[in-house]
Amino acid sequence: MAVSSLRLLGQIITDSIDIIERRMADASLSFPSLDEPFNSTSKVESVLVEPDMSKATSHIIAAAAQLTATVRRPVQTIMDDALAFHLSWCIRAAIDGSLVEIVREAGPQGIHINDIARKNKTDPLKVARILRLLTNNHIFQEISPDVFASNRLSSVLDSGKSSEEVVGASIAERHVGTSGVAAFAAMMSDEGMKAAAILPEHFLDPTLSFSGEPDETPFNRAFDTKLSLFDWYKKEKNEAFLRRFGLAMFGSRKLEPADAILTGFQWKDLPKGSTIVDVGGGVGSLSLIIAEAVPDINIVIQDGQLTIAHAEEFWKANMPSAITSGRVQLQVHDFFHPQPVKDASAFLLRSILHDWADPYVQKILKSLRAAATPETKLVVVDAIVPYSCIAEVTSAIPGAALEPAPFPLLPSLGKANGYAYQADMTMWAYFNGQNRTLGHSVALAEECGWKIIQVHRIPGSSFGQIVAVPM
Ligand SMILES: C[S@@+](CC[C@H](N)C(=O)[O-])C[C@H]1O[C@@H](n2cnc3c(N)ncnc32)[C@H](O)[C@@H]1O
Repeated sequence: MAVSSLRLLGQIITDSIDIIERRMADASLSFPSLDEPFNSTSKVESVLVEPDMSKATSHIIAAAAQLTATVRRPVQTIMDDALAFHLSWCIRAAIDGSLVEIVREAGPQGIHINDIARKNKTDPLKVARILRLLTNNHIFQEISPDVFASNRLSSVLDSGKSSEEVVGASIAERHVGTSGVAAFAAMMSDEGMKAAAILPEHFLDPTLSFSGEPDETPFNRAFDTKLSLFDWYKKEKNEAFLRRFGLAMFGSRKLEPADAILTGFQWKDLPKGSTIVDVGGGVGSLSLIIAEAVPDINIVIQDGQLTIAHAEEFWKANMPSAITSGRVQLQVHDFFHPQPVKDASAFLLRSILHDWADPYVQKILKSLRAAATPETKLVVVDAIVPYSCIAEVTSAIPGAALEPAPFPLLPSLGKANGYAYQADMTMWAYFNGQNRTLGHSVALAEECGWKIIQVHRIPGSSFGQIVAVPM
């Protein structure tokens, strides 16, 4: 008798748990409990992003989700998914309402909803409803009726500040000096969720459906503005949103291991004294990692005027010597204009191309190609959208092929790679941009004179690195 898919999926889970438990035993470690706060610097967290551990956890995530989709009554699954937006806004309510900090301060014995509500001046019954929905999704725990405590998932949203400091703080100020994860989550469930709510109308509109313009997006409709998201951010009244966006980009680094940018493309192999240009580098949070790890290269961080002003603060706080020595330069530059740096060893584009539709990406890539030397490398860091079927279109490129997923998992590994698809939709809602499949990126790069020569898939990361050279 054929083995049922339920049993095959269950077997994938138990086999993966065996792999994890063996590694934990070898390292004399215990798997982190969901009840304990997340500690990004603990040994066990670094073990969990080792390639074999990443693979095992991805298989568990993919198999558990597929098992759930298989066993659950379909109407219940569909309605649960259709109502998933409540999880999104409850996460933002927990952040902006300082529930995360108030609950953490109470310690493992937890805190009653009346005491929470007294501190943030909200309705205790609504506090309970928000926390209970989150708890039901493993974010926070309900210790006894109406008494809540932190856990592993709620702790990643924690600013680490006192509740007095964050209650009533602005949507940006509360995140200053934090990991930025909460800023990233709040932005997604604020601008992101509001814009995404309009996606179906945008998709079905006979004109807008074909638009790649950054000012004809679901965001424009949701926020009743003719400005593109970045131009909207530049308005004085939206400064807190822009500031939160910068902090969110810093937080997006947590979607990958801290040194992910160093584990794919080898910046240290560039000739000494080389210049890297971080195009649309934001405040330069990624460049900071490279600057710290590779002391003998120079970095030019380019972005819009306001962001570069924020970048000056960021570098003053994190590595002032890099600015005073001139090793790191902050440069106001519009990447749709000709690239001023003509001798770059590498152009880095992280989370840039996904902001734009193909005609705009072509402008960016062609301008970089015009400024490239024959040795210049183009390093694109973005989520690579896996095909949901087996694809051989890009198999000749080193690193491109995905490791085959065990049957009956989706070749894309389903929920384990959920971020690539969700971020893709967010890019559409914000900018008419998109995350791309590798086949799409290869075609686009070639139209602009770049040949993709290597793909780095970073274990434990939601992003891939695509390396290209001038054709
Ligand atoms: C998604 S963020 C990525 C920031 C950074 N690369 C990172 O990964 O943290 C996109 C960046 O592109 C910048 N940007 C948008 N339009 C630009 C333009 N025309 N020229 C230069 N930078 C631009 C934005 O200000 C923003 O900092």
